[in-house]
Amino acid sequence: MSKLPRDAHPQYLPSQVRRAIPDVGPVFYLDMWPFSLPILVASSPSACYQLTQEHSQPKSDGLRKYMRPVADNQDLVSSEGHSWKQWRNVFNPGFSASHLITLVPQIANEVLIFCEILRERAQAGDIFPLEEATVNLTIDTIGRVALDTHFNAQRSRNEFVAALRGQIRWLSFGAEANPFQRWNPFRPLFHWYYTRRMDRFMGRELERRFASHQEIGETGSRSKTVVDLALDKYLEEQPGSKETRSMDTIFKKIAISQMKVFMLAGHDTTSSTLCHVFHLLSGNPSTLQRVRAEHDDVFGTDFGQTNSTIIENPHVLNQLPFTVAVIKEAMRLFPAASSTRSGEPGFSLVQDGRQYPTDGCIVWSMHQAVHREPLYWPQPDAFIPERFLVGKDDPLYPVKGAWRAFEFGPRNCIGQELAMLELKLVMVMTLRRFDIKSSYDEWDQVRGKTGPRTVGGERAYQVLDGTTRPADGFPCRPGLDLVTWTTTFGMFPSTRNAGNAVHPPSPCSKCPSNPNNRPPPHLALTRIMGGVQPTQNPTAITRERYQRRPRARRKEYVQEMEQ
Ligand code: HEM
Repeated sequence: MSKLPRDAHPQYLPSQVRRAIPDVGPVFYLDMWPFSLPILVASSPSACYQLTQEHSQPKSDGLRKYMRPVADNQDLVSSEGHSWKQWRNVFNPGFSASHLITLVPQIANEVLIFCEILRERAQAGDIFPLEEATVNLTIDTIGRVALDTHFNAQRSRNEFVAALRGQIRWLSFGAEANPFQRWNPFRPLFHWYYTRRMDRFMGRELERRFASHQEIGETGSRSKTVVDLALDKYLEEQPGSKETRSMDTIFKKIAISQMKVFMLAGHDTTSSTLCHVFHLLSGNPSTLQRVRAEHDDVFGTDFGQTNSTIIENPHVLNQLPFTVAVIKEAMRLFPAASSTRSGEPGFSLVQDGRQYPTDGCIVWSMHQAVHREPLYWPQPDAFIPERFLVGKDDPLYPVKGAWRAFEFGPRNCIGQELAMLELKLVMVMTLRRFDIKSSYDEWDQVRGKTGPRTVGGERAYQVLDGTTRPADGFPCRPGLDLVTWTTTFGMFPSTRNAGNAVHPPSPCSKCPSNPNNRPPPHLALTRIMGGVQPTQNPTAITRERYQRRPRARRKEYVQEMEQ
């Protein structure tokens, strides 16, 4: 670990060991005394299968301890046995693909706000950690889908979101090396405070939703959220409770716990995956071009129409095999979560005929290590989305069970359909409009950073903060979107002829003054006009006039001229 950056996620430890000592094989023990119990690392599909599917072992004590302050282990992530089964059953319908597709318009609205923010950032021209914006987007999306609550985290400060962030900062697996961090006496106080704030907010929202749930029941007029479906299912199982006029207290208490945990488990996993998708596409222009071509094929080249096409027919999002392959490959290289389970007497993992007793161990289904294991993945560190599209005879064809980003078995991720839907939506609505440039080099020059900066040559390595996050929040520079170019530089936003056009490379030798490697306007225009250069509109905003303005006044100038 001393060879890695100080903030590198502990999940890199097993894969570092595996690479440094290949003979150790894909299943091995790590003695972590005095920081934690011994860990038995499972990094083969078969060992992970035994642990999570054949015998789904209980979640580890460390995880339960970590989650306890949030919901007293009454949540889906850390509860066990009958209670877990009952509530998973109640919440499953709300997360089904067939239900989520009905909520696409609500999610698309949140993504539109995200696009606005990208546009503003692009206009300001500065480098910024994209993760700030993606985390807020995922929080707003979960709020909409789960409860029809508009947190508006993307644009303003929200009481619940602030408390959630505070809570996450104080969570601990109890394995920290620093004793003050490990046994910080103030921790319980902060947990009590943040939990109270979150519970109060959620309680109010649930009451509001309950009132509107009854209205929907009577009129059938509005689309249902995850909580509405959960309440339906719960009431179905409670004899005589259909006519109830007030919220069932057991349901309310458990629903508050689940809501908090959906937020916790769903926001930074999806958000960091999104950042890694942008990062990988930024470094692989030909793949980016292929994704854009797929989007052009499915949605047409007039990307002003994309949103309405999706809202009219959300099922069109199921016609994006290459986009899905890109997401899966990003999740293979940067898995946002993994699974830690408890060992027990009499339960051993078997690998290559050898028994590995689990009693007294944390047993770790270690996605990062399985996903980068050369035994199962040719060129394990390369970004090759095509792996997920080739036929069985191709050497790139994935080994069964080697891709397990959402885990398999009964404790697999309940939010996987939501995460995939949101990731596809964001890609479709942003990739053709923005050139998002991964800007780590520039960031490091400005900020300076001592010690190792990469893991296996990868600068966007994952750090531990909540779950996993891209290093430094993924600093990037979004290039101005093409529609803004046209308004800003007096070109006409007709995309009808754009069929044969290609995306502009940047930087461009024709625009030496082009700031920040934005797509040069003449090439952006070529794409928009399909190669036909329009005559410059004499009354329009020109590039010269725009650039003569001080940076801080440019946006204002464009707005003024547009009016
Ligand atoms: C890219 C995004 C996501 C990834 C990679 C991911 C990954 C995972 C993994 C690996 C697990 C198994 C954890 C374990 O065994 O301890 C899990 C469980 C879970 N996830 Fe996700 N997740 C994502 C998004 C979401 C979202 C959007 C939600 C909800 C809104 C969510 C809610 C949950 C819950 C509640 C569980 C526990 C399920 C159970 O044990 O029954 N996740 N996730």
